[in-house]
Amino acid sequence: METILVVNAGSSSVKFQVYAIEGEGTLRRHIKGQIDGIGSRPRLRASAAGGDALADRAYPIETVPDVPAAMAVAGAWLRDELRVTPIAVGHRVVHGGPDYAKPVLIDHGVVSRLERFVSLAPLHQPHNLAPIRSLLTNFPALPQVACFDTAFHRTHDAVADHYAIPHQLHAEGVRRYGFHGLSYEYIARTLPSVAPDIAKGRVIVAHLGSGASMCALKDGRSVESTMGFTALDGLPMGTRPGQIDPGVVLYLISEKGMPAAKVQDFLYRECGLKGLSGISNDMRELEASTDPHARLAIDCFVYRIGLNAGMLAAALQGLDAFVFTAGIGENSSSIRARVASRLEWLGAVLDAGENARHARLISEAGSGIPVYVIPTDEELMIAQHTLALLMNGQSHNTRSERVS
Ligand SMILES: Nc1ncnc2c1ncn2[C@@H]1O[C@H](COP(=O)(O)OP(=O)(O)O)[C@@H](O)[C@H]1O
Ligand SMILES: CC(=O)OP(=O)(O)O
Ligand SMILES: [Mg+2]
Repeated sequence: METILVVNAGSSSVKFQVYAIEGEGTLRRHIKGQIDGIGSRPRLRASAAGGDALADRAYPIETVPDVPAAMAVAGAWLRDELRVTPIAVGHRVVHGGPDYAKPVLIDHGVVSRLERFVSLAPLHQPHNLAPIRSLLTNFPALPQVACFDTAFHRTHDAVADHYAIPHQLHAEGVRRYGFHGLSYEYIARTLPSVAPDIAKGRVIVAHLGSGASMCALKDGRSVESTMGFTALDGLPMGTRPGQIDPGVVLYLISEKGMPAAKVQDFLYRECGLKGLSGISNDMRELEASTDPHARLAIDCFVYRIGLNAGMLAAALQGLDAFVFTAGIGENSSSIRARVASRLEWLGAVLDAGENARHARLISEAGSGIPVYVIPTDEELMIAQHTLALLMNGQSHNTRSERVS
């Protein structure tokens, strides 16, 4: 059986899937797994295509302290226990910069170009590139494909892409890229079957995971995102502050004497839910806590999602539907209920029962706009792009894929 391995290193998780390539270039999911809870309670879970569990192992935080350690555990499990020997590997690469508007076959030149963006995505890019480099060295003939979080947002108008700074910096690449694009691409491709009447309309998608952002979709294309030049902007996240007055950064430098590396570490690793709560970056732990700081962290998260929904509704000049996705958006009915109550002015009214059972459509029949929960599948997008590049030397998705 010929397979494609897909690797998706996020800020609190390493997700992977193995797809069998069937006749006429269709894909069938073979294995799906992840190590999540990195930084809190690391746990490897994986299942076979039919849903049978293949692994469920908890690790002490000292054994899997970070993303590279999780990557090593997942790699060893796939290689040594499952004997996975793919004919190609597709990778999520968070930052594609100004040059990459679509997935690309990887060679040494591509890797060097992507290394320039390590400082713009320090929680992700090094961990996205490390396995690519290692495979290039050890298996130089193995095709590898890089799929970018930034690519889906390249349809933004110039006004959405520009910061109000001198043009030279924009020309150099200082732009509002937006991230989580593979997730939004999956939602955009799924909407026509889930909700054909609104798929061409104005939709806000809230990707609420360890990293969190929101995207304004119009006719299935990204027109605006809450993230920008880096994945620091927008919503508060597990360990990132989201939107922050640049004056705070200047204060850290001039008044607290922080060198650039310390500021970077602070903004990427010490803020967000973790900084606000002083307890954890993991929403599950905050929801289980009675500490007032945990409550404040959740309050700020919900409040900012509401504010950003207003901004994106303005970008879209109205709203036809709202979609929740990613770890928190798919699993926390209480966060969804609290966010939805901040969207009432936009017409959203949840059905409490449907929300509690994580239904696909969670709004009431009489709601002014439908509200959906759509589990994302960044790995499927990566597998499709990888297969398309393998077969045609270019990435497109007109082929009908069958995925179980
Ligand atoms: N049942 C749940 N209830 C609340 N939050 C959850 C639940 N399951 C997962 N999460 C949260 O989802 C987040 C991780 O989401 P995920 O999309 O996997 O992140 P990433 O890909 O950025 O690592 C964590 O904050 C985790 O606590
Ligand atoms: C870009 C980003 O924040 O990704 P993740 O949510 O997977 O950490
Ligand atoms: Mg993620």
